[in-house]
Amino acid sequence: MTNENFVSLRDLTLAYDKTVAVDRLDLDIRKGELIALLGPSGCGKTTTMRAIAGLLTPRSGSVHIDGRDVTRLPPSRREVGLVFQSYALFPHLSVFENVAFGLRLRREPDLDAKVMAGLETVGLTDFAKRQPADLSGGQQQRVSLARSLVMHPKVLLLDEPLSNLDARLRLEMRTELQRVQRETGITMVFVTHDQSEALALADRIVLMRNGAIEQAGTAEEIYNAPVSGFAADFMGFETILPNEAGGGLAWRPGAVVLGSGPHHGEIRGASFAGERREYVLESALGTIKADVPVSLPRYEIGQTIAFDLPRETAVELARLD
Ligand SMILES: Nc1ncnc2c1ncn2[C@@H]1O[C@H](COP(=O)(O)OP(=O)(O)OP(=O)(O)O)[C@@H](O)[C@H]1O
Repeated sequence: MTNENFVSLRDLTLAYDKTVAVDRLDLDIRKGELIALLGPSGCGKTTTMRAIAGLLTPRSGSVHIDGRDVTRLPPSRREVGLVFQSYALFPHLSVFENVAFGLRLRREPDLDAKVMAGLETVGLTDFAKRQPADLSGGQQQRVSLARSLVMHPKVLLLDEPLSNLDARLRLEMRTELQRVQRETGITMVFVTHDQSEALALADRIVLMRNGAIEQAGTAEEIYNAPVSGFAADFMGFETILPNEAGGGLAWRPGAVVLGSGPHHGEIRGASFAGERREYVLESALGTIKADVPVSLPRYEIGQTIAFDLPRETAVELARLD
């Protein structure tokens, strides 16, 4: 084991009865890395995470954590922490007691100091005596994070940890998670179906599709150079067309030129989005989505206009599908 494969999934096949949810997956996670498992509903993100946690025994393949084969070990012996979207706090226990719970079971010394250090990491020292019901969703999520962190897990697994929070809190918790990760240096794997969340948070994104890895790379790599139509679509390229080489070309809405060019399309949708106006066009090439600065001339629904899909603003895709 090196720091490069602190967590190592090898040839992992995970199934529920007859449904193969994850098919021969290989993934190495570095020590201290923040990884996002990203993908549409049903692609196998949660299943992969459950296998790391030990909540699901693989049909074949192995899971190693910190050099140890944990494939057959129960969750309690893997030294992993879990944070779910439902905070799963004990409602009748104070914040302090919720965080202390696992430490008490382990009969750890210096309980008070450890719990308070955990609460300090998530900025909740003043809330130790409160009941979970008297906290906001974001604060409850922090308690849940502190409860896991005080156990010093080797890996912290987070399943859609921000999806129950409103938009403002979600942004706040993103920053919070990044800070905690930087300060503690803990290896984190979080599951999300939200590409903007993955882009904002993760050191590396693992984009999954139908139980396999479609593409893995840094946010910039996947955002700027998706390998397939699927990856491009997930990263916000709205117009994807075949190229001559059997692959594809993809344009973001802002890369489409409206008002001039060799193609024509009818405006079917127009909406104001602050700095930009978004249009949907029907054309011989298919549906085109474009957005342009509001300072440019405005088009009306039903109008037919010229447009261009410049080759130089397109991203080349190795595969169209
Ligand atoms: N308990 C289960 N029993 C049977 N099939 C399941 C079970 N849990 C998941 N599956 C199936 O396994 C596949 C992967 O599911 P998984 O929950 O890992 O996807 P996901 O990417 O996490 O999706 P979501 O974002 O909706 O949670 C899906 O086809 C799903 O229907």
